[in-house]
Amino acid sequence: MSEHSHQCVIIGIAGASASGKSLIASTVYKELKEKVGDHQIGVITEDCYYNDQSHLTMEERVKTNYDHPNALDHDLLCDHLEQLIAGNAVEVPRYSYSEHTRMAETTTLTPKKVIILEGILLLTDPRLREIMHASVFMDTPLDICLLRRLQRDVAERDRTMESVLAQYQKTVRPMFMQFIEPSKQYADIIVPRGGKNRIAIDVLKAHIAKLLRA
Ligand SMILES: Nc1ncnc2c1ncn2[C@@H]1O[C@H](COP(=O)(O)OP(=O)(O)O)[C@@H](O)[C@H]1O
Ligand SMILES: Nc1ccn([C@@H]2O[C@H](COP(=O)(O)O)[C@@H](O)[C@H]2O)c(=O)n1
Repeated sequence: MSEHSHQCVIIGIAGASASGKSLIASTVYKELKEKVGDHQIGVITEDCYYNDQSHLTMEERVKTNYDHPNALDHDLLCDHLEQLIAGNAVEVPRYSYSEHTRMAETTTLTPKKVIILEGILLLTDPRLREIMHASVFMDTPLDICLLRRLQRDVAERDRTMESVLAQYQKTVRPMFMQFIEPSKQYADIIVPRGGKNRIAIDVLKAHIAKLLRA
């Protein structure tokens, strides 16, 4: 990963769907924010950069392979990260999992000293690997990820149990094997078990706190 000094340092967290990326990112963010304030640290979710599909019918949208790199607008994500590093605010898209497309509203993100970026396919893209100062791979066993995804997607993402299981077999697991698992080699830190790994949370907090003091 690049070592050059930025106004804004990007820490990436990758791994399978439901491996605990969002949970560890939000835990580190919340615990550090209490000490340093939210002007110093922010979080970006790769999912916000799924392609806009507002021109497609719902029938067409459900056919998209959301676990393939082509489903994501990494050009826009890279552009936004470069803007933040250059000291400019960006309009982060908002994404609707139930509509399978971007919402009309965006979220303004001002430059921070540290941005935690989390998403399944971050480490597959050489441009993102170059932008990230350090990276983490959540190495949660796939059967645990599936159980957690099933519970989460039915409770929070407007999915049925049948649709989660069908999508898992058709795209989620095959794309993990093809793209996500091979990208683990690029991570600086491998975190087992999931988003509640207290030692991993504390290691990340200590690393980010050091960057904030620099
Ligand atoms: N170590 C853990 N123990 C129990 N539940 C967990 C753990 N890590 C994550 N979860 C839960 O699993 C689900 C998926 O985690 P999430 O952080 O959303 O995954 P991701 O962002 O990688 O898709 C969430 O409901 C989260 O609260
Ligand atoms: N319209 C969409 C968009 C994405 N997904 C699934 O989300 C997963 C990535 O998000 P995580 O928070 O779970 O990392 C990915 O595996 C996609 O299958 C979706 O189902 N529908």
